[in-house]
Amino acid sequence: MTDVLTVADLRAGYAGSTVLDGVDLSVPAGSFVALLGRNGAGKTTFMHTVMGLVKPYSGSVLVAGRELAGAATHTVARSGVAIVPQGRRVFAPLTVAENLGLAARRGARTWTLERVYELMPRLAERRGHRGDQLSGGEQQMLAIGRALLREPRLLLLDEPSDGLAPAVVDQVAELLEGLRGEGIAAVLVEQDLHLAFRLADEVAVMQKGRIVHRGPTADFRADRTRAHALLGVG
Ligand SMILES: Nc1ncnc2c1ncn2[C@@H]1O[C@H](COP(=O)(O)OP(=O)(O)OP(=O)(O)O)[C@@H](O)[C@H]1O
Repeated sequence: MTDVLTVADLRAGYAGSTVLDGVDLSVPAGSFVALLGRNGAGKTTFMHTVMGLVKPYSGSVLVAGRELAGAATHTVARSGVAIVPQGRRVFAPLTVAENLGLAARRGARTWTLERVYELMPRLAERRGHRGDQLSGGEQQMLAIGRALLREPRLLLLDEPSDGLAPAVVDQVAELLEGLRGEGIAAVLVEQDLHLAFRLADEVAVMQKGRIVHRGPTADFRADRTRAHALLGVG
């Protein structure tokens, strides 16, 4: 299977301080990779660097074979990468329809506004409501809908379950499972290990800006000692 994302020896940080210290990570097309690690390991920085929001010091970021390290965010987006940021970042004063309208692309083939509303009827019902009138789960759906309108082949999901009630996490999980069925790949940063294990084909663990483990989810899940050593849980 070809990789939708191949990151090699990626180094990045803030104002000269190094956060990503040589990250190697590949994501096969259509598969979900959970990126786990303790607070401050560099997971969000990794996503932001792939997306072009943080400029790398060095290293390679191939998206579907095209070198995009250091490219502008809109260039990365145009190559089929979309981020669902931590905290959702929906525009509070804008309605659901307006938030989605900002993301909609002319000539969209797969993900039209109608299709997003079909997939998430709750958003259709609430299309006239402002971002700040939505529940956490609805905001998360909106953030995912906005990303889908970019026609992604790769989603960068930064803690999609953050702050959501368990029943709502379940809805988001079902939604994401459906997207995996559509052939969309994802890097999933997630503190909720049940959710990560449910969704991910493989697990990668980041420690101090490096990937220290990579393997099938089932193996990682079965090895509690390793999970505990790497994450301090289990
Ligand atoms: N905008 C920024 N400016 C300076 N330092 C930052 C910035 N964002 C993150 N950092 C630092 O980079 C390091 C890695 O943070 P990052 O958010 O990437 O980790 P993380 O693994 O996503 O952790 P968390 O689960 O807490 O979000 C931390 O030491 C953090 O303080």
